Amino acid sequence: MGPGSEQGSEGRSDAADVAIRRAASRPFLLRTEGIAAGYGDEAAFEEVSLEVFGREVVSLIGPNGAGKTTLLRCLAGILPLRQGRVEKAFGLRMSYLPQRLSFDRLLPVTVAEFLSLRLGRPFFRPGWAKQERVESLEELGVTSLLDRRLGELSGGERQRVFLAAALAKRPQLLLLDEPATGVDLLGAAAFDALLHRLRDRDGLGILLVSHDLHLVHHISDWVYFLNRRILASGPPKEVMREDQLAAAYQRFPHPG
Ligand SMILES: Nc1ncnc2c1ncn2[C@@H]1O[C@H](COP(=O)(O)OP(=O)(O)OP(=O)(O)O)[C@@H](O)[C@H]1O
Repeated sequence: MGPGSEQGSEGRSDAADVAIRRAASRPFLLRTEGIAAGYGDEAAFEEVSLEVFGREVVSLIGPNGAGKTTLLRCLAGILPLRQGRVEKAFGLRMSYLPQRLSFDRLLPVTVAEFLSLRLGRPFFRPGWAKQERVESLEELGVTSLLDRRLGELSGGERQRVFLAAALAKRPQLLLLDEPATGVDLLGAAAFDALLHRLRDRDGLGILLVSHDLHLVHHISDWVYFLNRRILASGPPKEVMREDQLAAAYQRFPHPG
């Protein structure tokens, strides 16, 4: 399964044309070449080559255990690679929001203190945030939480604070792992609006891991289908045709 294979007028495939247009119209952020990683003797993924540019949402889809989270953790520098290389734009600012952040509920810090710590800056107030163009604080509903203890927040509130902290670093590339899992982060419509704003207005590149195929189809500029290897890539309308997806999920059950 892959993007269209028809030949364009100059002998190049349509898929190649699409890929060239994608690269030509956006700033380069990150590229992997044949990377592999895993745990113990097991490879979680291998031979993964992908690219992310600015001003695009790139989604990583695939069945449970396909290696999606592991891949993001490698890109975030948390897990070492076993093979291949990652090339990044010079000075790339990158933020990573994991699926679950382990966190000590007893840690006696307020949200404002937590954000200050994460930012490495002395303090954090709405006025300061505005100055720094971190409007997302308002949008994420975090402004009203600044004086609350992090440990007493609900799961959804805390995820919003973590997302605010990730955005406050003003990343050019945002790695988001299943941002809607378990908690209703913002409500689907608000989350959708946030992703659009981050991409279209702020020019971020977003690498999104999600099982929400509806969201992925609608928001993504480019999709990689991963099951230990990249099995398909292209614009969502090419990669996510229902028949192809069904076949891919069946044809490539998780080998473990
Ligand atoms: N900390 C770990 N130690 C050992 N094996 C792990 C660890 N984390 C993940 N794995 C294994 O690595 C493989 C890939 O897992 P990963 O979490 O990357 O998949 P995923 O595509 O994100 O899955 P899901 O969609 O279920 O979240 C799986 O076989 C998983 O069991």
